[in-house]
Amino acid sequence: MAVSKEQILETLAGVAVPDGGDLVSRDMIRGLMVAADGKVSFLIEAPTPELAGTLEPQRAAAQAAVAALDGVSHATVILTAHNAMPKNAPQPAPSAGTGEPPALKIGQHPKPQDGPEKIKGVDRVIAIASGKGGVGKSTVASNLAVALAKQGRKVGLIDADVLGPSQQLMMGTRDRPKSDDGKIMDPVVAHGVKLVSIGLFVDPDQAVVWRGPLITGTIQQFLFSVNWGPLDVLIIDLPPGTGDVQITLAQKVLMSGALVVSTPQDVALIDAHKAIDMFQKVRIPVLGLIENMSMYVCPNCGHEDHIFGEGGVRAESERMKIPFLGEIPLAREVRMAGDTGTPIALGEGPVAEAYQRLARELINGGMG
Ligand SMILES: Nc1ncnc2c1ncn2[C@@H]1O[C@H](COP(=O)(O)OP(=O)(O)OP(=O)(O)O)[C@@H](O)[C@H]1O
Repeated sequence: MAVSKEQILETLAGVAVPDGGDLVSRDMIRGLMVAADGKVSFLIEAPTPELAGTLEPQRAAAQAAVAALDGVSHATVILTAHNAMPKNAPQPAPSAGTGEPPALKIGQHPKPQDGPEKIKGVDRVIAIASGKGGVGKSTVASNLAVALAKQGRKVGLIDADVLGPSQQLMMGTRDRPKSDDGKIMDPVVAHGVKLVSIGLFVDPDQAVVWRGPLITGTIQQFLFSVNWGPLDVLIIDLPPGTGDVQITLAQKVLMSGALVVSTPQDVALIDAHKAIDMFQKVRIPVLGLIENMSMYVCPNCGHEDHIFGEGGVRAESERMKIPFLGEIPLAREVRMAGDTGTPIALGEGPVAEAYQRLARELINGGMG
């Protein structure tokens, strides 16, 4: 018989927190999800990193207790903290540049770092960004990931759009990343790409309403508490705009650079400009601009229509002296492929070829 969320919460109410109350009375359970196959996952959100640092026994107890319930086939419990990065937290000895991963564990609170770190076993980290929402950044990220994988690269993909995850849908998987030791999780693999998204942990019908520090703590776990390696490239699908996630990345991880996606419209370009400006301020190189939804080619008569304007992104890249990496046409198949979890770049045809070209550009530029 399927287990209910109420039964799980009842069980978790039996796990006491050292400084008083229990996991439920202290309102620490987030993102509780029960899948039809009996897999259960949730986060324990401690109010402070200090408390999170002491809660590994409670996390382990919660995971064991839930796993033992009738109807539960597997339980994954992740520990995180609300105030993930306090400014005055004690700093560990710097390890940047040593090539060693930071000591960030799922089962314990990530330790604050001094500077950007390399991710163990990952050669390059590339963010896919946009200034404006809805310009197709996630679509570009998933297609570029599979196009690179098709060309023999070892590719990972992080959906860093924690408040609006879409990669689980676009990559067509509902598998849950698993962790045998409760510390490091294994990404799921979809279309030859290793993937982690919050959309694989939380109920996709429930809005994730999280405060900034919890979001940045989650991103850090996705970066440093996942068995990524060996990878040629880790692609990060950013949320739109210039917020906490972008800044966390700049501070925490050694990035090769960012690709900025824009449509040719003026409004999108103005926002793309802001995104480029932000990356320059945080010293992440902008490796190139990609124009999405460039033109519509009528499938019946072959007529090309530049619905959102023509050549805007190329002109902007020339103006800003940033490489123009290519244009992706506006095509119904792109959306349909994304909606059905089989990125268009997996197949053949003009759009798939546009993505393959983009992947080749990156590889030839030493970035893929
Ligand atoms: N080249 C394209 N042709 C047709 N539809 C596209 C194309 N690129 C993206 N889309 C569609 O546009 C919609 C928005 O795309 P997507 O979610 O990738 O944008 P985004 O910039 O990541 O959005 P968000 O701001 O929500 O993160 C999706 O329905 C997607 O399928």
